[in-house]
Amino acid sequence: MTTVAVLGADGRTGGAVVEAITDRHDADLAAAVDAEPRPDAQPPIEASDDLATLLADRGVDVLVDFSIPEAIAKAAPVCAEAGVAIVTGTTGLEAHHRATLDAASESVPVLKAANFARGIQVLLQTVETAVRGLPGYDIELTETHHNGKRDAPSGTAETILETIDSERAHETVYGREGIQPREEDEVGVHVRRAGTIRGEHEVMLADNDEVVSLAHRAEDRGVFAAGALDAAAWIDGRDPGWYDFADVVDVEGDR
Ligand SMILES: NC(=O)C1=CN([C@@H]2O[C@H](COP(=O)(O)OP(=O)(O)OC[C@H]3O[C@@H](n4cnc5c(N)ncnc54)[C@H](OP(=O)(O)O)[C@@H]3O)[C@@H](O)[C@H]2O)C=CC1
Ligand SMILES: O=C(O)C1=N[C@H](C(=O)O)C[C@H](O)C1
Repeated sequence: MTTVAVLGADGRTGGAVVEAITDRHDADLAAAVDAEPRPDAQPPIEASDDLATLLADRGVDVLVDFSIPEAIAKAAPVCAEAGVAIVTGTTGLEAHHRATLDAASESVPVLKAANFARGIQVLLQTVETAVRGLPGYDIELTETHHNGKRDAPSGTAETILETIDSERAHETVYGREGIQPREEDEVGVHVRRAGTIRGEHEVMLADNDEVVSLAHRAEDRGVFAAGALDAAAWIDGRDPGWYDFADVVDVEGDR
């Protein structure tokens, strides 16, 4: 049994993790932590200002984080000191935020993923195959999220761009405006924010009078919660270092 603390527990995704833990046989909730806890929250949510004490007192094995970059950057050294593994889904990190996770990974296992939906692992693999198999096809990437999302483009879009880059060097162009004809080596990135959409990503490859469209749509935040808790159970007891959600999900179907 993996003992989990959730950072950002009063948020959209952290809340889904707290909800999902109840049904798990491999994880239990030691602490639900957020910046400004609501007094009436059930289960109770505790303030994140003394995370060190919470982690130590509750015997936490893994911190599962869906908060903001500043919060996980602050929590990372606390986890390292306490010997608590980190599973983080927070996106929009800048280099100085990542550096704190890098430092923590010297002492504890750290798993960071921009998207804990299992289907995204298959999408990434499929995109890699498509870009390799269709040289010269124009590539455009569109992501759509709810109107409360802070960062753009999404972390998943950035991961998809890295996957494209591994097969084909390109120039990323964020939206287009005015007279801006498409260059041959461009990948266009388009961001939409509306309503309550959980998360959609589409990669389009077009040339040769044909269009290939590869898409993923999350329909419920439960998919992110389930993936993050799978990662928490998987990382518990591992050696210090960096891990990826691809290490947890076997897209070849061996599990
Ligand atoms: N990897 C994945 O699969 C997924 C990643 N995400 C990412 O997770 C992050 C959170 O998204 P979402 O749930 O929509 O965002 P929300 O804004 O709904 O939740 C974030 C929560 O973190 C809280 N928070 C802010 N500062 C701190 C702090 N110092 N300590 C503890 N908690 C804090 C916020 O509190 P307050 O509101 O009071 O500021 C809020 O409750 C984003 O970066 C998003 O991109 C989201 C879904 C899936
Ligand atoms: O903020 C969200 O909601 C999501 N964020 C992640 C991202 O930035 O890619 C993953 C998912 O799409 C939902």
